[in-house]
Amino acid sequence: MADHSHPARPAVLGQNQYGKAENRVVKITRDGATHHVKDLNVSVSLSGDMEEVHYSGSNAHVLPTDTTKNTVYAFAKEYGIESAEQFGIHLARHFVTSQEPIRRARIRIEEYAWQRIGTSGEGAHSFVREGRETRLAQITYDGGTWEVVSGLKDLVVMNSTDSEFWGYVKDKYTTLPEAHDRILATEVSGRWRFNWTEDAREMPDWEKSYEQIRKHLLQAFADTYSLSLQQTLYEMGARIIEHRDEIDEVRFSLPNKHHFLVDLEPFGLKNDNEVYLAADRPYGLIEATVLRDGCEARIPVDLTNL
Ligand SMILES: O=c1[nH]c(=O)c2[nH]c(=O)[nH]c2[nH]1
Repeated sequence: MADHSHPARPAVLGQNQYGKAENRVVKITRDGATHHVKDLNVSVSLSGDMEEVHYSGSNAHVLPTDTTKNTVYAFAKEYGIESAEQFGIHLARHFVTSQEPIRRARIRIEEYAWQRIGTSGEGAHSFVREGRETRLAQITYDGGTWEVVSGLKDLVVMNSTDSEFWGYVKDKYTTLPEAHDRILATEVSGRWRFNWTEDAREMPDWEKSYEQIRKHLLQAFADTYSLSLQQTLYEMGARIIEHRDEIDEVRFSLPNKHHFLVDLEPFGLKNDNEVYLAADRPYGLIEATVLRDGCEARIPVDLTNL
């Protein structure tokens, strides 16, 4: 038994807990061409017989927080993620029953919901994150001409396949492995400029235009077999220019929300493109303007200035 006596000091350890917070785990379940996604943010917090590590630094009762992180990813593979609750129960039971000093486990889970883009068949691996994006509009008038730039931000989308990245330049600092089947995810920030400039001309139907542009950019994201996020960006812009006569210019700022395959080999598990670590930073940032041929670029390069 551990020695629970505390040192002869007037300071006694009170409530304490520890663990790994915010383990971002994405589990793809492949049902033929139809993929299912579970996207969780899992925080593990353990408590129990932890006096010694605080009083003397003895780690004899400490299951490393790093191990708790690995357990989250390994369990995603071994047991799958049926529901956040079921996954949390598995984890909590595991920590409390497998480690004698751990008396209590608190697993907090946030789940991000994904909705399919399109229906079955086409779009069976393309998703938009639930929770509506923020719609944006900027109107400028100098007494003569109008400039209307609309857009959106915080529209999170993901393709769980049909994305590759290879054939890029390699120098002595390049370590990125070529990817032939990766997750492509981004949080779309986009602006589009209307060519309506005068009161004399019929105004676009602003509501319909927004819904249609949103639809086209999502559809282009879903339909593009992507060799780079740059290519996907161009396809999204081109599709808007081709389908919406009222728009002359589109600019996108697309963070590449990297998903790294987790190495499960140390646990004797094979990761068959199923379990990913969703990294938040750093992220690639891909930005470009797509113009109607012959038109001039007017949307600022830095979208935070709009
Ligand atoms: O779609 C991508 N474009 C890049 O330019 C890039 N660079 C990188 O490291 N990964 C990716 N992915």
